[in-house]
Amino acid sequence: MPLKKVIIGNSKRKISPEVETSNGIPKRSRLNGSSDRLRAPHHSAQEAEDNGIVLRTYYPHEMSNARALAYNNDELPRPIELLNSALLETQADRAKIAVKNAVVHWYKCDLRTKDNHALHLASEKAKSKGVPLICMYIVSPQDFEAHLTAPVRVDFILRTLEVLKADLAKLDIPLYVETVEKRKKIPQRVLELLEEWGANHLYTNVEYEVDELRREAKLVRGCLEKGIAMDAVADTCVVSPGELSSGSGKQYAVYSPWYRAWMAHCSGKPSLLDLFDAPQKNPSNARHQFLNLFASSIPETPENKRITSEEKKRFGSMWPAGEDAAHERLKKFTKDRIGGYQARRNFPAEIGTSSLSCHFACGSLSARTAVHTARENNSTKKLDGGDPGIQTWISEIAWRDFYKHVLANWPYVCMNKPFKPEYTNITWEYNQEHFRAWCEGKTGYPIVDAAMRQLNHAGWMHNRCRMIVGSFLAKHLLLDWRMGERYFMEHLIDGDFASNNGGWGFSASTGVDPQPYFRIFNPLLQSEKFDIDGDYIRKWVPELEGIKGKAIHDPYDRGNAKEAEKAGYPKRIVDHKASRERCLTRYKEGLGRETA
Ligand SMILES: Cc1cc2nc3c(=O)[nH]c(=O)nc-3n(C[C@H](O)[C@H](O)[C@H](O)COP(=O)(O)OP(=O)(O)OC[C@H]3O[C@@H](n4cnc5c(N)ncnc54)[C@H](O)[C@@H]3O)c2cc1C
Repeated sequence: MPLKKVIIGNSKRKISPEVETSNGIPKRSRLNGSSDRLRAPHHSAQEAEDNGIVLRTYYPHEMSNARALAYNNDELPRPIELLNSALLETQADRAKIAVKNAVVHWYKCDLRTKDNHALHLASEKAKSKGVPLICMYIVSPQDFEAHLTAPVRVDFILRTLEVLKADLAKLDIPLYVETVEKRKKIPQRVLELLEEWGANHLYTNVEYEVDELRREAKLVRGCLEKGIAMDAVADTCVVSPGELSSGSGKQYAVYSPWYRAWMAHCSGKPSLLDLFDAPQKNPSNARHQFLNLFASSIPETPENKRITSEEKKRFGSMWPAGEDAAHERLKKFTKDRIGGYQARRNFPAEIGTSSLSCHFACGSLSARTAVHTARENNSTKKLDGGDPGIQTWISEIAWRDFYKHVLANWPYVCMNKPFKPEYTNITWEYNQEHFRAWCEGKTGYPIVDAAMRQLNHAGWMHNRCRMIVGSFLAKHLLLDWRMGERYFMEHLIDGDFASNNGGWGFSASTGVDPQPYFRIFNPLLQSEKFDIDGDYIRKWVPELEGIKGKAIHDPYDRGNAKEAEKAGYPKRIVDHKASRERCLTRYKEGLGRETA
């Protein structure tokens, strides 16, 4: 498929960041007057900007190391703490508010009816007073832009909403979907809608990105001023951020001890895997009372996220949307493939993984349901022990929880800052030709190219390949890893800030679970090990279809140069050995610099 124009930045699209100063969020003394917008002392982000590259639209500027460290030292309130305080301080007053004409559930990344915490609470509340439950979803084109949501993901969300609307209608529950252009207008519009519907109870599930936490913290208080009780509850993780801490009371920065704690926590509290019932049917007058909401339709794809009709058809058949489709896929995976997961999950030519990530990302399947189902399929009926495939799959879903814990505890990862602030000191490259070759799958490294072409065609890439292309971008090409992070978000159907940021941090060694910086993936060895017969490469790089045997991994150096050249396959854009040396030197230099 021809690659769409590669957008690596468009300064016209910059959206002013919401920073702590503009939110009136209390600051602690040492940092009074500073803001998240402070430039990093080193030049990477500045150089990117000078080259017209916007690393992230929402936080185009990199935060200073000092400010990032202030979060680490508990000198700044984390956004999750702001929300928790807002909920705690308003709890008693919210409890006094009586139910009026309806109760509202605000959908975000939880587009399902089953096992949805906030939806369940909203339904119970509505039922207890015999009033209807109304569901709503706000489409914000500016939000999609700010979050770099891929068009394929927007399409998937809108298709999921269509299915959800029909599912809810069977329960006489309306799903009202409205487009609000400007993201800052969303809270005001939510309040207006509640007033219009005569509802003074609002339920929603917590999202852990910085802006959403700050917005909800303000909205909980804003609602109360208008006599509305808003509740934001934990739902997206099996074990929610804040529930685990190390012996010293801090958040774990390394996965393995965190996972042991996660497992012990789940085992000690089996109710964590109890599933929430789907909402009950609305009272019979709901359809009459809210006729216009039932009649409303799902908006068209916003202009900034349109896809072609050919893409729409392709993505529609590759990625069926909705809760039932998710459950169907989960059922098939747990029946046929989960047993072989541990052995097969690293081979991209095989269908060895669940391909459920798009459902987790938009919430048409909950992580809790997935882990619950896997446990029920285990011979031990436990999370650990028993089938190795099941255990490994559960541990992968736990990675998803882990990165959300990281995001909640180190919010600066959301603000253009590496998890390890000292990695800011590395001098990155901004070679646009190299970046374009990487994006288009034309680097001359067949495994890298196959993977990038899979992403561009399917909106999804196998995990092993995500690691290979991530390492290649940040180590071989020495490109600023945030360019890759951004490209992934703009093209993945499962784009999820926490998992993507975590994966990129890992690939570039800037993330949690420190990987020694001298461990640079050798793409050739990775290719030989995980695409043994070259089937994955042949599938995605048709120029190399005719190359036989092991030469597929490296056609120019293994006697097939003429064939590769004739078929138009590019030569390597960088030499492995030389790039490796350059990377080691550059990382050493950068990390040797004093962190300002
Ligand atoms: C550079 C990079 C970027 C990534 N970006 C994303 C992203 O934007 N969204 C996303 O969901 N995953 C991301 N991942 C993680 C992983 O690649 C995908 O979750 C996985 O490939 C999805 O395929 P699957 O559903 O078949 O996974 P399975 O192997 O079946 O795993 C089941 C589920 O576990 C979770 N999971 C598995 N591996 C990971 C992991 N390493 N980190 C976090 N969660 C994991 C996912 O929710 C996944 O759907 C990224 C990984 C890397 C290295």
